[in-house]
Amino acid sequence: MSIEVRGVGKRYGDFVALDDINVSLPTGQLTALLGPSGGGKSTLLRIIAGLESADTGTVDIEGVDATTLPPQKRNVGFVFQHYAVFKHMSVAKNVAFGLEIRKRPKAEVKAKVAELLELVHLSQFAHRLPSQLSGGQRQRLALARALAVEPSVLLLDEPFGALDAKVRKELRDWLRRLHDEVHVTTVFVTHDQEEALEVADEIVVINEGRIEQIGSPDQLYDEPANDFVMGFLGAVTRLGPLVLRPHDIEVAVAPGVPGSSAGVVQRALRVGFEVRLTVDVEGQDEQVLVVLSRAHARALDLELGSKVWLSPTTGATTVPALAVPREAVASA
Ligand SMILES: Nc1ncnc2c1ncn2[C@@H]1O[C@H](COP(=O)(O)OP(=O)(O)OP(=O)(O)O)[C@@H](O)[C@H]1O
Repeated sequence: MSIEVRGVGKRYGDFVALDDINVSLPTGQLTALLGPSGGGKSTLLRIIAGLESADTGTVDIEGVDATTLPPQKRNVGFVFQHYAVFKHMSVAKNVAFGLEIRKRPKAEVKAKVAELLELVHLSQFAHRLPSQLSGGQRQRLALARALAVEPSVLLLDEPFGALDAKVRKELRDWLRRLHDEVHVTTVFVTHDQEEALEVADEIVVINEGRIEQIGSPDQLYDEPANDFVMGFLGAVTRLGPLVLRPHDIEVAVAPGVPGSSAGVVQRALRVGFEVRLTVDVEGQDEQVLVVLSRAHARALDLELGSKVWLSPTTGATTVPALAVPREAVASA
């Protein structure tokens, strides 16, 4: 294991930011720390980096107890949302900086800088200043700079957070390809479930200072540990005692499936290739959301007021609906 976090707790005054966090991250893995704002993702990342100290617990990095080591002795590289590159230095100089202060031979520095600029696709901008780069190019520069000193761990805190949606998507594909080439153990913080599902080998879902679930993107999506994880990874709706995804509901125009719930279509909204139905179901206050393909909706000949019978599709992912809101359970 490259990173072992054991029993880590952190408080700010009375506020518990992290509560008994245990997680093992294997060497070479790309891990996402995913969760809502304020859940504790950045605090955990900063504790791994050594920028913050834990009140309890330990952090091992590559078999060394790093709990009390300062950041510069942990052999970690960081990139933050607003990473401060040296504004007065060229792109190449920025990448070379960490190597030069370590007094590496000139020829080695030159070769390494060329290799890294190639890797992040910035070779043609080597002599530009950071202010002459786009936001996405600047984050790639920040990554090249962090990788230059060959860290054993790369820590990224919402590295693409400040960029627009299209550039974010490009950089996310690029990060995945970069990781496939260099295999450095990487941990990145995100609150964007699509980003985590697309890029990570493994996702750690963090909420209210606790780990809700650890698993591969498929495991989290197909076998969510609870309604929080399920709801955080995509749209959900409630049908009787179950929480499930709106596309995992079978719609029939006659009763037939045992246990199906009778209802009336209240709204049918066409969005691109899908149709979203809002259905009033007997015996349930909350309306049920159902997503169908356009072709399927057309075949059923549905309109407002149509009577329908709803049931989970075979193989639907479901979790039990809690009778009481989660917050109430947590604070009880
Ligand atoms: N220095 C501090 N002093 C007091 N409270 C803090 C401090 N740093 C963080 N917190 C609190 O700890 C909680 C966890 O913060 P953290 O930044 O780890 O959350 P996060 O999951 O990364 O959220 P975000 O995505 O918004 O950054 C928040 O409620 C935050 O207000």
